[in-house]
Amino acid sequence: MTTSIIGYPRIGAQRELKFATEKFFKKELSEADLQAVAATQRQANWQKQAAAGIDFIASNDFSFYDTTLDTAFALNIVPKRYQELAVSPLERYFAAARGHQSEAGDVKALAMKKWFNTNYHYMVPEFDDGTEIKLDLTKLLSEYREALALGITTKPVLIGPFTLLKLIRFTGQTQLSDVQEDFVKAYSEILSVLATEEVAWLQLDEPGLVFDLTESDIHLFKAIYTALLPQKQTVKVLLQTYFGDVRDVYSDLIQLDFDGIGLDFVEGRKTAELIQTHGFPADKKLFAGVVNGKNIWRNDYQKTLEILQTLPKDSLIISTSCSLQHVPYTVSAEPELPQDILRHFAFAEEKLLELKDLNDIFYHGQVDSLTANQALFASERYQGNQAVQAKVAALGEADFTRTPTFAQREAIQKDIFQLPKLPTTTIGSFPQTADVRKNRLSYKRGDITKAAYDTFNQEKTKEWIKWQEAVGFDILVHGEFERNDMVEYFGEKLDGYVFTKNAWVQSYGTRCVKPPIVWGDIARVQPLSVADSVYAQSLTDKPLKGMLTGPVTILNWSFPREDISLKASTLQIALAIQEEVLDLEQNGIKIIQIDEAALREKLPLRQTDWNSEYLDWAIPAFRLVHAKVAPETQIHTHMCYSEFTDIIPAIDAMDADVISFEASRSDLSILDALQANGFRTQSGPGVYDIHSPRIPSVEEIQNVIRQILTKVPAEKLWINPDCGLKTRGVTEVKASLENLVKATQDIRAVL
Ligand SMILES: Nc1nc2c(c(=O)[nH]1)N[C@@H](CNc1ccc(C(=O)N[C@@H](CCC(=O)N[C@@H](CCC(=O)N[C@@H](CCC(=O)O)C(=O)O)C(=O)O)C(=O)O)cc1)CN2
Ligand code: MET
Ligand SMILES: [Zn+2]
Repeated sequence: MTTSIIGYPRIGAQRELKFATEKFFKKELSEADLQAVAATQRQANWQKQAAAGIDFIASNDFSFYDTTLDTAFALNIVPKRYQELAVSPLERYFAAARGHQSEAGDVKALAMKKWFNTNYHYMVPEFDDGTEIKLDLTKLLSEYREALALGITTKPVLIGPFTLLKLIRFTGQTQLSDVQEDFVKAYSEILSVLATEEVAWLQLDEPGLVFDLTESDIHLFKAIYTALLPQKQTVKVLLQTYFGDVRDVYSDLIQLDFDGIGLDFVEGRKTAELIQTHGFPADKKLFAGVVNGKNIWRNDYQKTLEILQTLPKDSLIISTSCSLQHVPYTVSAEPELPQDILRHFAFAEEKLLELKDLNDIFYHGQVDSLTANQALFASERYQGNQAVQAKVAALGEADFTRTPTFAQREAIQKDIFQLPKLPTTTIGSFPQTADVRKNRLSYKRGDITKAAYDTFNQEKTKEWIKWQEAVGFDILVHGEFERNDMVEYFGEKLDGYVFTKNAWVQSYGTRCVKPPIVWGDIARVQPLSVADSVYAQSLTDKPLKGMLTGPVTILNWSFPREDISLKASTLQIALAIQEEVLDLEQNGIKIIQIDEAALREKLPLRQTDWNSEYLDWAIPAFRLVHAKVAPETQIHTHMCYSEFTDIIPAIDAMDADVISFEASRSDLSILDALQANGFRTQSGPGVYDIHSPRIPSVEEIQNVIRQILTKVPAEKLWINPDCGLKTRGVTEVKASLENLVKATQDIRAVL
């Protein structure tokens, strides 16, 4: 037994599960049919892993929405508002994930947050005072049995008790310390049920251990497992960590009675050193995460073997650095890319084979695959762009500094724009309805001309501009109909990118992304958005907001190069976007939004590394994009998942004039932090949650605005939704936005 998989993608190689689930949402597919699609997907995943010769195959890594939510449901950590809905169990589960609005009730969704440093999102479990932990292992057991019936023995996966406790939001009086014992009891019961089922191994995912841990975190971790592990009977427990190293608890955890410990050698900068210093116990298996689970480049076998050689050979299991859910299914679904490019990529399926190769080289001295791999890495992959490299090298302090000061610009712009108090706007995209996507698909297939494609999108823009004017928005947007995705779209237009046809990765629920691949040096070789913005501005006298994605987000939502630094790639992208910003300005666009939705994503998980490893270049990269615009041009930015309470000075240092961000799913707690930090950037905290199809009432929005006004001065406040509206339906968007404008107008009248 020498190879292991932490988790596998689940949306389906052709996104079968995504499409089936969306049909189920629209009541076009029965629950039984949806379950059948799910079972087929699980079966395909297990059989792929088995065929590749993987020894430890994951189960219960499947999910209809999110595995953290699954684990919460398995423990009955389900707030009363969902328990009380008169709907089926699966619908209750989806109600917690997406909100629910029907005769059965009207409830908001759970909060959704980024899963550590990835573009995957998990649902934040809520523990209210009525919550009573009760075990329901139906899902885990039936999936285990399903695999067994196929002749495949799996290791079921759950989020571990420490990480789950740290992720839960306690919404009542109950606190973490009150439920710690119940958690131990519940996980003990899990172990005893699994023992009865004769499950050999259970994988408990504890990525919560890779943060900087406090004394009390360490105490909590030790207390939980010291109590839990004696209950494991015949079940072996694998403690699986990923997304970094566990330097704060390593010496403790090797003394606990785990049967296996999974460590990340890719993102865990200190993992190898920890083992050198403290050793690794002979009675445990070391699951070594040496194949990158997040990026799509081929593994460098020579380098990996050098790591493996330092590890205890008899205890070793070769694994990936994290679940493969963060990479696409297979390069074989990309027949249009030349072999010369594809041979440098390994998606999930190819990574299974890499584990097998490494196993055969390491244990059986099989050299053919090693030789081939060495040849691949010795070959020249791409031709650099000298001009871009020189531009980056020549950058100096002034390139990163916008003049005049923020306060001077604020005064100048107030004068020019003459906006009402609480100006209203949206974040950029309007619904990407079936006809919008169909139009793009027809164009991509060559069924319609470029002109017909553009005309269709222009008609959409025209309709929505009219609608925005009629409803009374102050700053209008063109709607982003030309975009498949806010990053992939720009990737396709920039030089230096490679993009795929089918390389989808789950972002949240049924929503997927197809990250473009940074292949070489990045350069702007054509305008990216000018025509769309200029056309939209020609239709209205109101200011039209130009719409771009910022360099940090473009980089973070791409598969990045591994041969140069993230900083170097980001600065190249920043120079490209800067050219576009200046081009928009030249063409009469007076307000430009530069989205940095993913600014926080690659913030190191350990606070000690925040500045030196990330913020010190990411924030300047954003400033580089807009530093050269005139003081009269208003620069907006937008961020999702307002988890930037702890980096507020850095957000102000982006030196945008206005920022909109997600706030409504997080109890507006961000606003206290803005106030406490004397935040100067004008802000638009989202007044309703766009990730849910429910329509907020006028009154509901008014309450939110009033609450915001107690924390943000009216002169600095903008009113907008949380995020773009591309995932929503037209009816709900119109109703919600009409309510938003109405709510704002009523409040303006009494300000
Ligand atoms: N990259 C990225 N990350 C992000 C976000 C984001 O916008 N982009 N937003 C945040 C939330 N995450 C999100 C991730 C994805 C989507 C989303 O809407 N994804 C769409 C796909 C968007 C897309 O690329 N569409 C393409 C291709 C659509 C498609 O599947 N076409 C079908 C046919 C048409 C159809 O039936 O829909 C095909 O080619 O076969 C297009 O419009 O051209 C989806 O999963 O459905 C939204 C939010 C955080 N992370
Ligand atoms: C995920 S952030 C989205 C920003 C983009 N401008 C939009 O409205 O869709
Ligand atoms: Zn957003």
